[in-house]
Amino acid sequence: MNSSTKETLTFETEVNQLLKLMIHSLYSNKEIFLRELISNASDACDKLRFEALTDDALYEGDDCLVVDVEFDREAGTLTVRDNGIGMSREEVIGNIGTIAKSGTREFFERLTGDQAKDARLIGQFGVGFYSAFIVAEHVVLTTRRAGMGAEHGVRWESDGSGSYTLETLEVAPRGTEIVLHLREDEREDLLNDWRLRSIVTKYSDHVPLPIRMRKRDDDGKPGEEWETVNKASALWQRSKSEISEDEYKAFYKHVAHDFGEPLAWTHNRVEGRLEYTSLLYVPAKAPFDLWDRDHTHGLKLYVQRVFIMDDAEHLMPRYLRFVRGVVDSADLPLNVSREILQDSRVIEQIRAGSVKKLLGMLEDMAEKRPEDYQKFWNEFGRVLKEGPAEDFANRETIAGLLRFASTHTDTETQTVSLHDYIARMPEGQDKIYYITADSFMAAKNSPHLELLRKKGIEVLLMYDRVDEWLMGNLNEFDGKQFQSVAKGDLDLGAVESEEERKAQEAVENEAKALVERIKEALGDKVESVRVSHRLTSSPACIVLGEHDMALYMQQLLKQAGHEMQGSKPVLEINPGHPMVARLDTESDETRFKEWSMLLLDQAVLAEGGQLEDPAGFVARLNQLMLALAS
Ligand SMILES: Nc1ncnc2c1ncn2[C@@H]1O[C@H](COP(=O)(O)OP(=O)(O)OP(=O)(O)O)[C@@H](O)[C@H]1O
Repeated sequence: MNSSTKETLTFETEVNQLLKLMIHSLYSNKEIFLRELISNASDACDKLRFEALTDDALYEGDDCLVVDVEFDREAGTLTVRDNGIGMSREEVIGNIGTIAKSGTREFFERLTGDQAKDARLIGQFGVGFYSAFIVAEHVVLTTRRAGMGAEHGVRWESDGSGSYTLETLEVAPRGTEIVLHLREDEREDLLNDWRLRSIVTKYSDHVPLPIRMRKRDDDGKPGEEWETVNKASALWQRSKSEISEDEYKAFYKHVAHDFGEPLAWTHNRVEGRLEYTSLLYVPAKAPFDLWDRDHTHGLKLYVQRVFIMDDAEHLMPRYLRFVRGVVDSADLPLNVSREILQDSRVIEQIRAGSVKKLLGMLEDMAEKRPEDYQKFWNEFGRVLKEGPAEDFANRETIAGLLRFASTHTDTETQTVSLHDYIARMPEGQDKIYYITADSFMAAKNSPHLELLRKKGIEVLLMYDRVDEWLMGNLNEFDGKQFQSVAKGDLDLGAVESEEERKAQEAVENEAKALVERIKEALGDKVESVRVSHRLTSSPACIVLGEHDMALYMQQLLKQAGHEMQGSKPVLEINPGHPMVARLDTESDETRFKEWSMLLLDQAVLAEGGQLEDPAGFVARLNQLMLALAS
């Protein structure tokens, strides 16, 4: 190897931070470094196999892909070597000196300094290659990209503190070799044949690629021959009964690049017209990039055990983007491209089948393991709520999986299913009532709930951003229509007696003149004014049109620069409220107008809307308080 052009580069600040943290937090779990390096090596082999499908020359005559692990006690080194795709100089710089990951900033913000918590966060974030520094004081990575000449070899070296060196040199073998110079105190423990073999089988048994170590003679001296240490079979191709829970879990960690355990999985072989195997996992924790629209790392697609690609959008709809795992098809051509996948009938059917399996698994979990389902919901519920809009065919099933907060529990945790709600509906109720707001408190304390609370009618309290969108796409469930209690007429159907209706009419007739007066005073600020049916203790509230967007959402969209032309609100008044009764007796027209404005403005505020003239509101309020004080 002839070396040339050696340069020193500095790590991104984040890398430095991450390294320090990682060494500190993950030390108690240090052996995972080997799993991470083997995972990367196996991914690199997968990539080569895929690229070689269209360019056989990339194999350079050697298509037997392996990962070798060896150690040298005298030198104090441990080496992981693969003959996969390798990296060019640019790739090394791009992949190894930076954290090209979304959610990085958020990740650092969430660190707490508490070792156990941080270790979990770091695990979720994924440490990959850097985990080498948990046990090594110096790391040398030597690599050559498949298909490039030997002179394009690259060597990356670092002691993990601030900088690394990079040089171009001649490297004959294709692939990547990582030599860890272990810290003095790690050598005794890790430079041990038996110990390394047991780590490999513990974490990487299921990697579908031979992981080899040198054969040793009776004295423990390494020879020239290699032997495969792991099972090296594609786990998903084995029959379910032969796979233990631990194996499923270990495989999850490998495919999902996750330190944590999966919450649930479903493993299926489909035979018949279409032949494929799927192994789908639901993680226990949401990844950092769950909200990133471009995030990949969904399911891995294999064709007859050959890795084809990491694919997020074709095999799972976006609302199930948290699903991890493998789909292996026997019906796709090996040279399948993204373009072909886009309108492949086979993919469409696999996707439909996998979605069904997954939703079925979630239903099952909800029924048999409600505590786990609650965990799932807390992590991924907001994503699942995108479902009804995206997946028309499974709308009812998804709706059955939704969980909400409601006036039944009056707590923020979303535990109420639509089935629960319907089961509790009193006789005569034929609608599912809900309210959307921008926070749980705003929903819970909304004046729109007053009458319903009094009558003991449950209302779903929705406060996630996505809820307005969800409800725009969900009209009914189990034959029952949804109705927002803050929009349109509140129709209580048979829950209301004839007497109550009559009494309401009488109140309306009595307040006619007052309603007219207020309407006049407010002019074009409102669509109309009417007597409320839903208030018991508040003086007034705003009601939107059946199809209008909630005020807080209108506000949000306005802030984001959208032109909003929402219709004007309807002001509903409660003639039984002392303040409204007092207003009725006000003879001074100017005062009457000011009070009416106050009534409208406070109702807008209670609804999460913003006032057009906040200073005017404050001035009016102050005047009123002064008047009361004098
Ligand atoms: N043995 C290897 N051969 C080829 N490329 C590699 C190898 N090891 C790492 N890389 C490249 O470096 C990148 C970064 O690796 P790293 O392990 O830090 O993160 P990752 O594997 O992308 O994600 P994760 O954190 O989920 O493990 C990889 O995506 C890959 O492109």
